[in-house]
Amino acid sequence: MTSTPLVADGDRPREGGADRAVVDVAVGVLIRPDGRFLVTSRPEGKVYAGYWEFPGGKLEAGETVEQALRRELHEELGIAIGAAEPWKVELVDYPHALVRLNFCKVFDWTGELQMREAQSFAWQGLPLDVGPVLPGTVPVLGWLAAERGFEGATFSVA
Ligand SMILES: Nc1nc2c([nH]c(=O)n2[C@H]2C[C@H](O)[C@@H](COP(=O)(O)OP(=O)(O)OP(=O)(O)O)O2)c(=O)[nH]1
Repeated sequence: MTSTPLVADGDRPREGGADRAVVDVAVGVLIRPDGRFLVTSRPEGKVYAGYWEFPGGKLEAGETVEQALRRELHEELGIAIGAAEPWKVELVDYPHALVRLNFCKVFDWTGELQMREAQSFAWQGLPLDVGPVLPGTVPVLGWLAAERGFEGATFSVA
């Protein structure tokens, strides 16, 4: 893709455009006891359809990140999560939106995974063996790599 994710300079207007509101997104990094983590593919009809990401979605009015994550993972995957541990926040300036990704780690959930939006899922280690990866998702792989002392490419298809 030609879009370059970047850390936006505050809420500055984009070239030729009006001010863009920041869209908050809650994203869950579900980690199993064996260390593998869950990635899902974006459903048809959404921007970046078919790209792999961590599950989550936009906050609705009045929601906290944790509330939104609990709702989204129930809606999309049919699971009930326990505590969501705030981890990293990343601002990404896409052509379609300026998004603030609020990544949380989740170690506890109940229920069997159901792909309620006909997405695909994969439990992955590093490097990923699925792709392409959403631009705003790539840094997460680097953070996981740093925590795990993993060196080398974290994915093969961007
Ligand atoms: N869920 C998720 N979204 C991500 C990741 N990385 C990344 O750049 N994004 C971006 C893509 C989208 O611009 C935005 C999430 O919006 P979305 O369209 O998936 O949210 P949603 O499920 O609430 O969508 P909708 O109901 O409006 O269709 O965040 C990621 O790892 N996970």
